[in-house]
Amino acid sequence: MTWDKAWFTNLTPWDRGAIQPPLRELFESDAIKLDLPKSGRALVPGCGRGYDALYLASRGYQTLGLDLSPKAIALAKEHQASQYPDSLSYIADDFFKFDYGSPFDIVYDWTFFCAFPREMRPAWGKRMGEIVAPGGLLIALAFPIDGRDAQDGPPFSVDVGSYKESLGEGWEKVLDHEPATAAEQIRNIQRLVVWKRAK
Ligand SMILES: C[S@@+](CC[C@H](N)C(=O)[O-])C[C@H]1O[C@@H](n2cnc3c(N)ncnc32)[C@H](O)[C@@H]1O
Repeated sequence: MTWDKAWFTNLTPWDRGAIQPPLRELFESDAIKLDLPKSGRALVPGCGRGYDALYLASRGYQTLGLDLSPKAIALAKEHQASQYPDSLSYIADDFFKFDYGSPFDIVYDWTFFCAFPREMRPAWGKRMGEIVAPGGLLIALAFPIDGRDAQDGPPFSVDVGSYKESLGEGWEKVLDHEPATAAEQIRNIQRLVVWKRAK
């Protein structure tokens, strides 16, 4: 099934109806000491209904939510019609091909990396290297860290190392955190990790 068809037929088990609490934890918990940019450009690739994009826009980032599925983007716009801030925009396009114009200070990956089979991971890493600004952050809520067979997905099983391996050189891991706020049923299979791109 294509991604668009999944959104059309409402076969979207990953859609939890809200942002994942660990993203909020990163920005709002005093327990995490990480220097986050106060403003700038943010991207949520594979944004789905856009809960995370809306959250980042509400924190003051000029935010783009991008998804390959036109239906997902239509749902994101519809869902947020009453609270759509000027700082938020959406586009239906391909993460690997879209011309973003200028790089991002923050890119947030939740259930995007795990949507791709292993052979596509180097392309994901190369693209991140092109679109995250020097000194910018890639925030990943790594999931599902469950040790399943490599061919079994999506979601394809990940570990923190698989993100690093795909990113290659030029990134520093600045946070590797076990979220205190993760939903109970997935608490043991996710980790909040932030990489900073070298200047
Ligand atoms: C597992 S879903 C996660 C959606 C969203 N992050 C959420 O949690 O609700 C993966 C999303 O990535 C999108 N996607 C897949 N390949 C893509 C690509 N090449 N460019 C942009 N989006 C893509 C799909 O349409 C789908 O909405």
